Amino acid sequence: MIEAVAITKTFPISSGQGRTTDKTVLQSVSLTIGDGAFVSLVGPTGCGKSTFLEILAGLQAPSHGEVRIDGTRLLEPLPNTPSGIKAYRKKHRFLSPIANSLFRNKPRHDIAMIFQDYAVFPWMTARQNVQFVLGLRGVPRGEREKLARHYLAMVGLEEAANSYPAHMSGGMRQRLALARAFSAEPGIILMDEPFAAVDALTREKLQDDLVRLWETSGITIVLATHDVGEAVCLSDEVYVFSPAPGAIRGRVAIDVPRPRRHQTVAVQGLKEQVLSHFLNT
Ligand SMILES: Nc1ncnc2c1ncn2[C@@H]1O[C@H](COP(=O)(O)OP(=O)(O)OP(=O)(O)O)[C@@H](O)[C@H]1O
Repeated sequence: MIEAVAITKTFPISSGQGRTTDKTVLQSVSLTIGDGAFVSLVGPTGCGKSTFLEILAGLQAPSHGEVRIDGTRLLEPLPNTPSGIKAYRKKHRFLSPIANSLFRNKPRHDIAMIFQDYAVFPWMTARQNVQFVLGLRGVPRGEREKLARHYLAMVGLEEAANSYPAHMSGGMRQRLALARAFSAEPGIILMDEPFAAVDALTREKLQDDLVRLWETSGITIVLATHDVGEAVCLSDEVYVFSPAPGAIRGRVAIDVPRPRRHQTVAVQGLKEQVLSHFLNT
């Protein structure tokens, strides 16, 4: 289970003449996501969706609040006063909060992330990309090739196993990113606008593939998207963020059976419900 409790995030920004002020990007965001759920976060550009996903992944510390994964606290907020920093150093016995946060931010193999810009290694073939992740997972060398073939087949890339990402279409590259994420067998996959860079037809096909993979995997998925239709067609529930600083403005449960089609009356009605949270400001 993922629990985000009153997450607030501020960034220091320059206000000229060497001074900085705090910019609040997320304001007291709380939500709970059950195991195996598919949850979407929708909100206007700049409302802090990516920042929130990075905090869920433990890649950034919140300024206030905390994230718990299965009851374990992920990263505690970094202090921002000299006395707080001193106490923090003493507690963690590291040189600086930054060094400490870097140490504690080492990648968790139970959380995978997928980004809009296809986070795959360009110098490796599709098969090598998946095999690399299997290696991190500790799969013995002799089993990696067969297993890589299995994950590539799951996303329809068996024919492209020996191709490099540069020779693939955007949709194929994002399929490869999916294969990599699922091959890590994580408990949670966090997706940041994963289909924003592909055309509409490819996007619908990728959405169908993603639902199919998720239904058979039991993995929890958290998807950040601008696309309300995508959120409604894929998710069990949709959280609507306000414009910056991002706060949760509403939650819509989606109880329509899958597969869902964008044009159906039920999906249109739910899209209206999600949109009404934006408009009731
Ligand atoms: N390291 C940083 N320092 C200062 N400001 C930052 C930093 N990271 C993000 N921001 C600011 O936080 C705000 C939220 O950014 P974020 O990328 O989380 O929003 P988003 O909802 O994902 O936007 P989009 O949908 O356009 O990707 C933006 O105004 C961004 O400029």
